[in-house]
Amino acid sequence: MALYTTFDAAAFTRLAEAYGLGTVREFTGIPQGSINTNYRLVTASGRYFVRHTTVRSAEDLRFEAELLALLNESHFPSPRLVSTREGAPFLEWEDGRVCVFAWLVGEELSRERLTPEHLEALGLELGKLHRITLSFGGARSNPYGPEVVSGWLEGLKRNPDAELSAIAGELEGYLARAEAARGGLEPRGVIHADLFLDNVKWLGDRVSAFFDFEMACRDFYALDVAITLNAWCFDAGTYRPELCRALLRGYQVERSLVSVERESLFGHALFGAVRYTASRIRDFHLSGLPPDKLAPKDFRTYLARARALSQMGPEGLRALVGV
Ligand SMILES: Nc1ncnc2c1ncn2[C@@H]1O[C@H](COP(=O)(O)OP(=O)(O)OP(=O)(O)O)[C@@H](O)[C@H]1O
Ligand SMILES: N[C@@H](CCO)C(=O)O
Repeated sequence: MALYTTFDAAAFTRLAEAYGLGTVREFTGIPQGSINTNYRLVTASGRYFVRHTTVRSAEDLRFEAELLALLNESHFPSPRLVSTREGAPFLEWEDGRVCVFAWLVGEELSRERLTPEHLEALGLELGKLHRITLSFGGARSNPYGPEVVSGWLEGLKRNPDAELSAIAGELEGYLARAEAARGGLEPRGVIHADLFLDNVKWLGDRVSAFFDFEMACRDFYALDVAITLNAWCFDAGTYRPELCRALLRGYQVERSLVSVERESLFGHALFGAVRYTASRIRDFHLSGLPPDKLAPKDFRTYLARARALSQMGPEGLRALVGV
């Protein structure tokens, strides 16, 4: 979540008071993340993760809070959102909106440590997420759908950096191909929409939490599978078949992909690769914040995914992942 804003002790004292967290002991900024400002907060009552947003609306935050409440009730491994003393899921605070979460235990895995067993466990939990949320009534469309991404690319094409502008043109071609290869009457529902390595905590080989549900929305289930596949199963310029297959194997224990989803997986993966190449250029490459305030994420690794997908085509991807 980065550090776009600095908050002082007086601000945290007001926050702790509004949430009934007890005396503030320490607070530390967290440079990881992209669009929010995040802090670790320790008070007399425990450890908390504090997320300050200037981007999300009250409706966005209510959707996330109601979704997390359902996941908690269903014993799905997910963060506990702390309510204010008045029972609200967020607070208007310091020129934005703040949410407080119980601090999560566990660790994030690094790419070198990933095994097929991890991917199978991850796929299983993703399938469970899609199944459990069938009973959820909240509505939120994807804030980063194809029209928005297309607008980003339009803007990037006008960037004075000739390399960025050429990449934006290349991405437009992939976006058109992706859009032609997905959609139609595919199953949709609640998706996490941002399931990266830094959004999952593990205890040993067990998933202890999916978190960062900020982008959760209603969209194609297969898009969630494809975003996860891109994030976890590509390394050093290539998709790793054993990881891809394990992810799909685990997922399909909970929910089988129907035939139209198998056909569209390529379109979703290519769309996802374009979306994250573009958002990384905007949020990281062009941000101007130093690395101690925003841990950088490389857009070129996502461009490499888009190029690899474009080369292998739909049938190549299906053969690779085994569906
Ligand atoms: N409840 C929590 N407990 C402990 N650590 C957390 C918690 N939530 C987030 N973190 C830590 O803070 C980091 C940034 O959080 P998060 O991923 O939610 O930020 P973000 O800006 O939404 O990032 P992005 O969207 O880029 O993944 C995480 O990678 C994780 O290490
Ligand atoms: N998970 C995203 C950042 C938040 O959208 C990325 O790694 O680019």
